[in-house]
Amino acid sequence: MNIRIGNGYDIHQLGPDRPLILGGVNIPHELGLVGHSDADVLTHAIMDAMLGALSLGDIGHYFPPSDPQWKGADSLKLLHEVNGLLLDRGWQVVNIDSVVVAERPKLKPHLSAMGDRLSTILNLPRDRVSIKATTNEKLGPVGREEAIAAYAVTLLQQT
Ligand SMILES: Nc1ccn([C@@H]2O[C@H](COP(=O)(O)O)[C@@H](O)[C@H]2O)c(=O)n1
Ligand SMILES: C[C@@]1(CO)OP(=O)(O)OP(=O)(O)OC[C@H]1O
Repeated sequence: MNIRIGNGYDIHQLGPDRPLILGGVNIPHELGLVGHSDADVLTHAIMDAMLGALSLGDIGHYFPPSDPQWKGADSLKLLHEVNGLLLDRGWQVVNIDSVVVAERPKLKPHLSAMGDRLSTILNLPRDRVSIKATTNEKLGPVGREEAIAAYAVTLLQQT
C-alpha cells in the first residue's frame, strides 16, 4: 500500500491581547487564539492529519505544551519539522483539505494567503492545499466566539 490518509482536529480559545494567526497569516481581530505556541489552530490540525496518516501520534508528542522550548512557537516552523519527519520516512503529502470553523472574523479574504504560506512551507503546488471557512451558526463555544476550531484531511504517498 503506497498511499495513506490522515485527519486532524484542533480547537483553541479566543482571548484578548493575543494575535489571531491562522495558516501562518496574522489576521486583524480584537481577539486572538490562546495557546502555548502561537495557537495556529489550522496549522495544528494539518500537522495532526499528516502525523495521523503514518500513525505517528500527535503534535503534543513532538512539541509538548509543558516544554518551554515551544512557548510562542511559530507553528509554520513546527509544520516544516513535521513534514521533515514524513520525508525522512519516505512519504510526502499529495494534498490537504481543511476547514476553519469561526463565527468571526470573515476569513474569506485571508484564505488565499493562508494557502500560499502553507503550500510554500510544504513545497506543494498551490492547488494541493485547500482551506475553507464556515461559521458554527452561532452554536456552542465557537458560535459564541469563545473559540476557533479547524479540521484537516490529508493524503500521503510514498516517495
Ligand atoms: N469566519 C468565516 C466563516 C465563513 N466565511 C464564509 O462565509 C460563507 C458562509 O458561511 P456559513 O457558515 O454561513 O455557511 C462561507 O462561504 C465562508 O467562506 C468566512 O469568510 N469567514
Ligand atoms: C502546539 C503546542 C506546542 O507546545 O502547543 P499549543 O499552542 O498549546 O497547541 P495545542 O494544540 O493545544 O497542543 C499542541 C502543542 O504541541
